[in-house]
Amino acid sequence: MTAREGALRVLYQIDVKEAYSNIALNREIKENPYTPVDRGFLTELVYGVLENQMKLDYIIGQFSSVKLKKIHPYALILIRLALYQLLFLDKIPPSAAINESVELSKKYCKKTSGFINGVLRNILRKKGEIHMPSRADDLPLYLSLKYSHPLWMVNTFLKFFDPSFTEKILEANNGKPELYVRVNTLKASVADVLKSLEGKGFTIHRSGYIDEALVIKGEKNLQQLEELKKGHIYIQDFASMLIAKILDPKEGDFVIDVCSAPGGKTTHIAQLMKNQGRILARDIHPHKLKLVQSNGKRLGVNIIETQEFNGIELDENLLGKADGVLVDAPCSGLGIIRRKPEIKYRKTNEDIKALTEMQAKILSNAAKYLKIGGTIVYSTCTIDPRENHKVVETFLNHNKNYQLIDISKEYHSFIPGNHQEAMLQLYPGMDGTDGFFISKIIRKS
Ligand SMILES: C[S@@+](CC[C@H](N)C(=O)[O-])C[C@H]1O[C@@H](n2cnc3c(N)ncnc32)[C@H](O)[C@@H]1O
Repeated sequence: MTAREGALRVLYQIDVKEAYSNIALNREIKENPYTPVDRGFLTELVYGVLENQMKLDYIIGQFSSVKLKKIHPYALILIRLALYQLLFLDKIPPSAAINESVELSKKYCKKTSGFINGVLRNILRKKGEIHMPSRADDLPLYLSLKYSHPLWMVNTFLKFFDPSFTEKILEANNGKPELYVRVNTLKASVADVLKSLEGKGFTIHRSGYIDEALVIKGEKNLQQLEELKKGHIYIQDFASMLIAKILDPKEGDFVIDVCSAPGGKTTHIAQLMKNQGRILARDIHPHKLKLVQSNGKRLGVNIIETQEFNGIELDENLLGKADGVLVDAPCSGLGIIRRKPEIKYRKTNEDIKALTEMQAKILSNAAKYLKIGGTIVYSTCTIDPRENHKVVETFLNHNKNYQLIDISKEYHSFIPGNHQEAMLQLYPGMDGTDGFFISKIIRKS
């Protein structure tokens, strides 16, 4: 299997079967014996095409006699793959990029070889005639095609942020995310994990903000690592680690995590509680709760009880019972596009409107589970203020017995960057983290 064929198969899974990019790519790499070089090239091709898909399609549309929607799905992906190499990868000879797409078409979409060859050679010949919209004529369309984000998303960002910040976000969304792991201090010390990973040739730094957060430099596949299998580490972005730190649970607490799967934050909460107390980890999807259980087991946590429960329903049995509650709400994911570029092409503005209603309901129910003096964290991995500040502000306006805690003041020692607001909004790539929103509220009476 060549890297290009692997990329074709992964992109097909994402495009046609709606697979998640990280899962489809990991599966392809696990099931086929790629060399490290091929693995790197395969990853580059998959993410390169996904990140630039709208731009690639816009150009293909200018040179194809067939409408994009009518092109065989494999053929369209093969054209995108070759075009990405022609436009973005200097070191690849155009003939190699085109020839391998044509060759692969003979296996995956037989009758399209001539068409693929024709479109690609046409683009190669007339590269100078490619037309893109100008910034001055139409800023949203220019940004949308330059950074391959749907127009509605660019317009949403432009509504909330100024053009230069919007462009920074769009650019960051097509950038490479940092690779963080959390050391599971229930099973291993940070020093030991550092030593054993360095011994295996990894370049690792401490985050400088959170003891258990390590950042791994360079392209690395961690899936087969002993440290991961034994539960000494959990792959988790730094911003995601901030959530349990800000919830700040204590040993012996009763904590409810209402949207817990796959359990990254639940198991971090358990770690901070030193595996003492009780965590009720809920989710609407039973199959995902199995991941919470298996992650808990791997990490040596035994204080988590999982339970299928829809957060938009109120559980009368839990009213006033919890010391801490986490609502890591289902959201549009606009803060983690660098990790899952397919989010750009799947989410719609209507999705966001529906999500905000659900988020508000889940938060309002979950807050009722708090004891007086207990605290709740509401977090998301989006940068859309409608899903974030707006949800929390609306809640506070309707519930005067709850009060916002100023995160920037209380937890400044482990928040990178310069943040002044009570509710913390991190943007992708800006402070070396994903785009997360974190707010914390205390029940006063
Ligand atoms: C952002 S993810 C949670 C990630 C998790 N906290 C972690 O750190 O691993 C949101 C979760 O909410 C779940 N979910 C979606 N709708 C829900 C609902 N109505 N009630 C409870 N959980 C829901 C999803 O299945 C998903 O697992």
